[in-house]
Amino acid sequence: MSSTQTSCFSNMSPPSELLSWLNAKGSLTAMLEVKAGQPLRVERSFEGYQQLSLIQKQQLGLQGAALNRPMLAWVREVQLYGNDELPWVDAQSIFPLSSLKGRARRLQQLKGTPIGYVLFKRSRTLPNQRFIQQTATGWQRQTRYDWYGRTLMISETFLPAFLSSDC
Ligand SMILES: C=C(O[C@@H]1C=C(C(=O)O)C=C[C@H]1O)C(=O)O
Repeated sequence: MSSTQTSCFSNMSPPSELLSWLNAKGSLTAMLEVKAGQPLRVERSFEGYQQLSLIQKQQLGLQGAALNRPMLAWVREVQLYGNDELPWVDAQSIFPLSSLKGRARRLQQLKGTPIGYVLFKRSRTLPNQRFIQQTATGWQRQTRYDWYGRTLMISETFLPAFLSSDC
């Protein structure tokens, strides 16, 4: 599967040490585990159904009348820990219900398993569109993935502990 990726930035530039992380094509989980030298620890702060906001629907690529219709999705919010007592990444994943068919249903039963283990199991990269911006808690990448025809949106914010980790 050829991987196409487009990245665009807000009007600031990220620190150079973050660029390769913000632009990484493959699994962030895999990269974080190499950096940590151990499996990633995933702490869930929320997991369940949510009505999407207009902005979330736009981020998923919806247009026209679809933007005015209510849309329910499965949302997962986690903190990712490398080898620190503080989390390295805050992540939110949005799965429209239409994307949770077939083998994608397992994305609702992950518990502490990183999504990356499932998402990148069969291919090292996935077609995606990415937007990078600075937020109050850190530099964030928002990636809309095409996972075998299913659309899902994953936002990852790199927290201060990630930048200060020396490994
Ligand atoms: C999407 C990936 O999975 C990572 C794991 C996540 C989770 O378990 O909720 C969320 C975001 C990612 O940083 C990845 O490895 O690229």
